[in-house]
Amino acid sequence: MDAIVKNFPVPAGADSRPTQKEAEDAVRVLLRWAGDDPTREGLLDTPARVAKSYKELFSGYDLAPEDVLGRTFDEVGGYDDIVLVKDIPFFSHCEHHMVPIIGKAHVAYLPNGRVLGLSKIARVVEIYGRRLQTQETMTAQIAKAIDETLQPRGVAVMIEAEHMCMAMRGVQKQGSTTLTTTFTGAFKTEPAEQARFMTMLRGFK
Ligand SMILES: Nc1nc2c(ncn2[C@@H]2O[C@H](COP(=O)(O)OP(=O)(O)OP(=O)(O)O)[C@@H](O)[C@H]2O)c(=O)[nH]1
Ligand SMILES: [Zn+2]
Repeated sequence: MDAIVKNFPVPAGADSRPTQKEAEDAVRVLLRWAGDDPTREGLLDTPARVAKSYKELFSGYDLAPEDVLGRTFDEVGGYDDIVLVKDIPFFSHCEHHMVPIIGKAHVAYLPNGRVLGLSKIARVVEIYGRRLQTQETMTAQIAKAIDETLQPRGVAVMIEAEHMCMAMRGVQKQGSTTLTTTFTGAFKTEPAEQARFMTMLRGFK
């Protein structure tokens, strides 16, 4: 609950999580809305499964990036060049339609004496991915979390993703990719650093 309050200063919501029973009732309503019969045998356990699945798909609301990024290492032999973790796969859900966003995140930073455990970068992507999102917000949030906790010389985040709300419904364009970037510090102020990030990203496929 602390993590929810810290990241989402929205009192209505944080304090008013429905009960499991309320969540299951809501799924039954949506099943009827879709045109099916929640009392038929095949759907009897579905509300409980959906509630359980939501716990997993939206587990990012219960986690705080600061907790994950707290552990850093400073014995790196003077290494101060780009650290890039690319092709971090993620699934998120768009906040407009609650259908999947499927993509990859590429995250780089320029250390300032301290480095992060590499897995922690992927964990931050997970935390923000497992919330309702827009791609722009998620990109900015990952960059901000690393920038504020690690205070590196710069952070670069690129996300490439396909939005199922554009593929399965609505405009129905399958296979289009949306790219978003956020740069901080030297990646923002020095075009050469930004260019190096792009080269590392695209150069070794
Ligand atoms: N900027 C941005 N837009 C998104 C993202 N995910 C979904 N969208 C868009 O959110 C918009 C919502 O538009 P609305 O007109 O309010 O909703 P809609 O009638 O369902 O729109 P259509 O998808 O065009 O049918 C759509 O254009 C989606 O493509 C995202 O991550 N970032
Ligand atoms: Zn959408």
